[in-house]
Amino acid sequence: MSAPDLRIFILINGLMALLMALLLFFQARTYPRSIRGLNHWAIGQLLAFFSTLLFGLQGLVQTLVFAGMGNVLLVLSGAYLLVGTCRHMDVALPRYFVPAVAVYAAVAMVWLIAGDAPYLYRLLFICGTMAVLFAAHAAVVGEYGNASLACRVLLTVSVLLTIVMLVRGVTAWVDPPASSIFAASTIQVVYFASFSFGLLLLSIGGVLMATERMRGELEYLVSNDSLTGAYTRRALFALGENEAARCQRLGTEMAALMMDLDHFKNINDKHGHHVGDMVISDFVHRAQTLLRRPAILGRYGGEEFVALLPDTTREEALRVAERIRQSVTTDPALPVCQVSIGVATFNHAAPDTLTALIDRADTGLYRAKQLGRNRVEEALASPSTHANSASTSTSPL
Ligand SMILES: Nc1nc2c(ncn2[C@@H]2O[C@H](COP(=O)(O)OP(=O)(O)OP(=O)(O)O)[C@@H](O)[C@H]2O)c(=O)[nH]1
Repeated sequence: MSAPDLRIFILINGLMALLMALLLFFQARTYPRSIRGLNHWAIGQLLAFFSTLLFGLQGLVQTLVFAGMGNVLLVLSGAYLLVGTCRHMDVALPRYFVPAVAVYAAVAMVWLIAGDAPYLYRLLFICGTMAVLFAAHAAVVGEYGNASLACRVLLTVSVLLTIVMLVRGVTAWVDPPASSIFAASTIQVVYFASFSFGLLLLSIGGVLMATERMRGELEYLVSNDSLTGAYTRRALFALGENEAARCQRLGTEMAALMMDLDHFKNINDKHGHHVGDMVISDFVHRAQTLLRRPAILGRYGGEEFVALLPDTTREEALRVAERIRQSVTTDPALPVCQVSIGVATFNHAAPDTLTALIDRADTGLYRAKQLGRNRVEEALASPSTHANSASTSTSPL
């Protein structure tokens, strides 16, 4: 069987790198700016493509051009892929990282080629340098990545590429290769195949990671209120139904707090809508810090919020509500805004629904407003009207 033509093989892999670069550039243009790293991954693939073009010119141009520039571009492609991953994961790299890598690779190449060093030394240089870059890549993904499929792909491929480079370096040292990168030997074919395939998989991992991040951001936008970060009404009910079913199954208690900022219209009128927005955000932030997992805080209406407290007794719920009522803003730039809270707990005596629970908390809130605001009022557990709702109240101190 004749040995495969490595020149064609390398050029085909270069074309695949070009296609990946175009895909990544396209993603970078269409995805939100918050999804970072795509441009750097694309540049990494583009540089890999140009390096294959230069390698393909062996025999047609001087060694300094095809081997020197080709290898420098290859090292830079590894550096850009690492920068892309660091940017995507918000890991800081020195600003001079890429220029430093470029200078290092260029000096090494000029030195090796001007000194007429054999191909073995260029190969050892590339294997060593790329092994370090891929190992750094694996370290970043391992340290800062999550358990998603994309991160696992990226980590596995980075580790495998590090191993490929190290193995190729060691085998080249033990059994020095012929003078040309295109002199086909089994080990050289395996090395090219795994390196090119690995580089491609790295970018696929990047694409997957960006897509996962995009999905996460969309999910957040759908389920979280943009002003406060609290759950939207839809998400509140979806999550709440699950917790309610779990509590009903286990026979544990569950409470709902319906909270409404007092005289909020006056704050808007007096200080402006922008300050009103900040007051709402500040309130949610304070409430979040007073709630413990697995509590669910959602925005029910304009300045009306619901907190669902699974596995929480009536007494605990009243205590939490009172702490929220008593907490005041720590921001001196914001006007003080008080809150009225209605509290209700699950009625285990009769089948209850989440909607019924929230309705009863609303009844408590109605009463709190009626009784002068800035207070916590509890609704009775039975399906109620405003008239029969209150059993306990906590007045302002
Ligand atoms: N700044 C700001 N204002 C909002 C937002 N959502 C609702 N509001 C305002 O909140 C105010 C609610 O007014 P009302 O329903 O009369 O209630 P209130 O003034 O708080 O009076 P009580 O609830 O009876 O104590 C309205 O003026 C809404 O425009 C928001 O996201 N930002």
